[in-house]
Amino acid sequence: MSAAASAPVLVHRDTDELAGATAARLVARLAQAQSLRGSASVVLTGGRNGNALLAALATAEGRDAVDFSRLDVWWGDERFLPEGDPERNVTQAREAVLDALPLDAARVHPMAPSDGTYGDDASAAAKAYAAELAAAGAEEAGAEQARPEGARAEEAGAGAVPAFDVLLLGVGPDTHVASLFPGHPAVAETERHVVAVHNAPKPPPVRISLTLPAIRTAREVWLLAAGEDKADAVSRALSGQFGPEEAPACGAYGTERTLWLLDEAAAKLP
Ligand SMILES: O=C1O[C@H](COP(=O)(O)O)[C@@H](O)[C@H](O)[C@H]1O
Repeated sequence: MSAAASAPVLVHRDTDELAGATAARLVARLAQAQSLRGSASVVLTGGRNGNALLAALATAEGRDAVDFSRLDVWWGDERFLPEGDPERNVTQAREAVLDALPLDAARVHPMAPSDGTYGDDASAAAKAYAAELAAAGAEEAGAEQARPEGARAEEAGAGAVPAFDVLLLGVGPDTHVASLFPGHPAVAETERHVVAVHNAPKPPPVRISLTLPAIRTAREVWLLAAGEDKADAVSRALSGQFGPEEAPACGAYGTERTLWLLDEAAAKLP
């Protein structure tokens, strides 16, 4: 059975309770990470459950326990659309809560839009995000200081993804996570940390996504699903009968902890 399929499952009464409890859990986890390491990092997900969680974070009790100026914010995937498009995950996250938080803008790392520096070249945008992650990973590992002058980052062992404290993933009705869809080449990627996704079955067709190897560098991976339309996906992913290529959620797990956070409707199938 995969690590994701054998992870603890916490069931909340409904979507609101799931969002509220997860926001409180996130605050506690990030505050703890900051007390241990000085800063914290979170990888956001788009979709209904991710946005409900962010909206709940706006009013979460104890929210001020987190020093938001020492929080790195990354995204697990993005819909490759123009800047400010209402369907972009970053636009929705900003509206839900980010614009109201005292974040350090330099620590907020959205994926590029389709009308930005890389134009409509989603592969170039994915590479750029991988490079941004690699730079942060190198900094975290202290590799930047150790690197001999003139040496390329990769030669100094840099290039790793940072060890995110919490990586959030909304689980789609087809078991997709981030923009890794069942049967798509991106879900089988073993080398790259970020890829362009073309012909996605859910609109928009072009997306950018972290890959499973990048997701698995996170200390904690939290899989979120609420609503009846997610029950089948949850049941498939937790059955232990499918691999990540058929049920991508099965391939998502953290180095320290993996949690399934559900509501009763999503948890209802055996
Ligand atoms: O398109 C996306 O969908 C998934 C799942 O969203 P949901 O609305 O079914 O909960 C989400 O995790 C992903 O970030 C997003 O781009």
